[in-house]
Amino acid sequence: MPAPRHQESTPANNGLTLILGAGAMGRLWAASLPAGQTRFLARAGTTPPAPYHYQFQNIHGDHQTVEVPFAQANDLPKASCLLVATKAPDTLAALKEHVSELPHYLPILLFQNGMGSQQQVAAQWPERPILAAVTTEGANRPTHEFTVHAGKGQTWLGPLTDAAVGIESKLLEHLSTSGLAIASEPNIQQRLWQKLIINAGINPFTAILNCANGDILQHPFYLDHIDALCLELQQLMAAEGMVPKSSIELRKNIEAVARATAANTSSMRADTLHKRPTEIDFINGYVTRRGKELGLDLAVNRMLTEQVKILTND
Ligand SMILES: NC(=O)C1=CN([C@@H]2O[C@H](COP(=O)(O)OP(=O)(O)OC[C@H]3O[C@@H](n4cnc5c(N)ncnc54)[C@H](OP(=O)(O)O)[C@@H]3O)[C@@H](O)[C@H]2O)C=CC1
Ligand SMILES: CC(C)(CO)C(=O)C(=O)O
Repeated sequence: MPAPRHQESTPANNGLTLILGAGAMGRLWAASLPAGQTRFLARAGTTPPAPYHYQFQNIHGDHQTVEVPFAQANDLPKASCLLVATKAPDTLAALKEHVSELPHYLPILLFQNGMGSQQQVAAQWPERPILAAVTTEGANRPTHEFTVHAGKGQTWLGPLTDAAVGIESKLLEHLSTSGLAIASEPNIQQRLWQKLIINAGINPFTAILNCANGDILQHPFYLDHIDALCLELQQLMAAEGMVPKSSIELRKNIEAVARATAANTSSMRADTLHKRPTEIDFINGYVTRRGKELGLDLAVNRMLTEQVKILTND
């Protein structure tokens, strides 16, 4: 039974959008929402500098300079929502730095890939309206000050906590002012799983083989392991109580995305090339951990997790 919501728990459509994580995804949203209506949350303990400027290339190739102020204390009551666009391993800690300052009714929308970070956040603040987003938008930052909207996609959002049930339409109305395609997804867990499977089947192979998404498809290392990997994903879904697709179907889905994004550098390959921490613990690492909790030894997922960690000395 959803928890009762207070009157003020409905986000205003014309309020500010707060963004935690001023990386590629955070900057895409900041550049897309109406000018002057977004604020970045500065890292705790840092003095917010003057409004942040960066170059943004939209999906048509046009360039613009985007100016986003850092949120001040008096901005917080005027906020309609908080978009969380940190990487999965940073998300819980980043939110802990800010949550006590945020109105209790403020919708918090999580953009992380993979699985596990969303559950950590929802378990930490079950009384708050927390939602997950799954997005196929593509954004990257070739240099620190330059963000590119590289692929037009679709974003789905759905509630993770009871307090978020029923607020989706107001939030959608607000975020639709960005012009980005966004829709409600009542079964956001299923959507998260679908994305998890795609990421589990593409990202570690591209990182280990140091190749573009499409190039994994002919590689012996991929061909040697993909069927066993899909079988493990199918087993885990069944153990979770979901109606799993067959492992053959899972492989088809993975390969359709690898072909559709053939020239892309996956986020995990990009992270390993830059020696940044990857999201492996929330993708194949999550699958391995969850399997263990449910009595399954998911050896291919474990092996891929270990190999990716070696690449970044993690
Ligand atoms: N980019 C994309 O196309 C897509 C991304 N996603 C998901 O969205 C999430 C974000 O991805 P992306 O934008 O590419 O990642 P980035 O690494 O570009 O951005 C993450 C940002 O979070 C900031 N950050 C980390 N910790 C804190 C903190 N404590 N307080 C404030 N800011 C913090 C980082 O700061 P700093 O730069 O200082 O380290 C960085 O700017 C990931 O989970 C990704 O998988 C999903 C689909 C597509
Ligand atoms: C779908 C895919 C693999 C596209 O590159 C992705 O989500 C990622 O790189 O993390």
